[in-house]
Amino acid sequence: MPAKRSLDAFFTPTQKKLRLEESSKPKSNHPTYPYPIPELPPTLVESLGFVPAVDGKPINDQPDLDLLYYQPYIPKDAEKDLFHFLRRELFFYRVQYKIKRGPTETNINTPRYTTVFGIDETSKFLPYGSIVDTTTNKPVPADRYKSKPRPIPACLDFLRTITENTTGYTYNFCLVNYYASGDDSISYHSDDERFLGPDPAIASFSLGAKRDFLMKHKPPNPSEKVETSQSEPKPLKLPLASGDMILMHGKTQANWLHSIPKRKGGESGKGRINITFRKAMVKYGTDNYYQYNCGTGNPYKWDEKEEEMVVWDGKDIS
Ligand SMILES: O=C(O)CCC(=O)C(=O)O
Ligand SMILES: [Fe+2]
Repeated sequence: MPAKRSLDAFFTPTQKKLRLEESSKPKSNHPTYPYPIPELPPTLVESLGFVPAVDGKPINDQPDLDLLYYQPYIPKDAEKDLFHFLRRELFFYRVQYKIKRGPTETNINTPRYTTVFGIDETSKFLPYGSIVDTTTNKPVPADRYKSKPRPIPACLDFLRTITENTTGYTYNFCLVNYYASGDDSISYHSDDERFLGPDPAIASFSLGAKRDFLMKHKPPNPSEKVETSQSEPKPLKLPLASGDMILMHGKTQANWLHSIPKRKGGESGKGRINITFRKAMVKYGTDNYYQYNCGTGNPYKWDEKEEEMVVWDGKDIS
C-alpha cells in the first residue's frame, strides 16, 4: 500500500478494482461487434426460467389471422431489468438508404434505431465464431455475404432458446428495434419476404414504453374479389406493454400488414425495445437483414448520463 493512502481510501474501491470487476464479467464477443456484449446477469436468467408468465391467447377470429398474444410473456420481476440491460449493452444503428422508383431516387431515414444478429439456414456459426456451410461443414468463402454476419450474443440467444421452447418454432435471426420516443415508428408492412419461406413464424417482444401495434388486412386483389358471406376483416389495435410477446404465424404475414405508428402523449417520452426472432432460409435473407438493420454508419450506444443514444466513439467502454 502506498505510504500516503488514508484509511478511508483503503476501504473505498479504487477505479482499477472497478475496471477489473467489470472486465471479469462474462461477455460475448466477435470481430464484427464494435465491443463485447455482457451475458445476462444470473438473477435475470433465473427469472426468465419462468416463461411464459401467462399462456398465449389465440387471436384467429378473422380471415387469415393467426396470432398468439402473451400478455405478458416476460415475468413482471424481470421485464424492467431486461429492458434496461439490453438498452445499455447493445449497439444500434440509424440506417439510411436510397430507394429507386423509375427515374426518381428517394433517401430514406429509418425512423428508429435498429440492429441485427444471425445467419440464414445455409450457413452456421461454429462456437468460436467462424462460419461454415450447413451441408458441407466447410468454411464459407469470404465473399459469400455482402456484410459480415454477426452471431447472436448469449443474452439474446438465451431469449431465443426459451422462445423456441414455448412456440415450437426455430429461429436463426434476431432483429432489434429501439424506439427512442413517440416520434420513432415503423410503417405498415408485412414480414413476408420470400427468403423467410411460406407462412413464416415471427415472435415479437415488447420492452419499455407501451405502444400501439396496428394490424389491417392487405387490400384484396381485384381479380380475386368475390362476394362471400365472410365478414369484412376489421383492423386491430393491440396495446403492447413491456414484457408482452406476440407470435405471428400461419397465414398472417401473407395477408395482414402491421405497424407501430408515431404517437403523442401516453408513454411517448419513454423508449421502447422490440425484439423479433425469425428464420431466414437463404443467403439473400442475410444480405437483406444486415443492409437494412445495420447499414454502413457508426454504431450508437446508450449513454447512462445523457439518457440518450450517442454515436459510439470506440472509447470509454468499461
Ligand atoms: O416494434 C414492433 O412491435 C414491430 C416491429 C416490426 O414489425 C418489425 O421489425 O418488422
Ligand atoms: Fe414487422
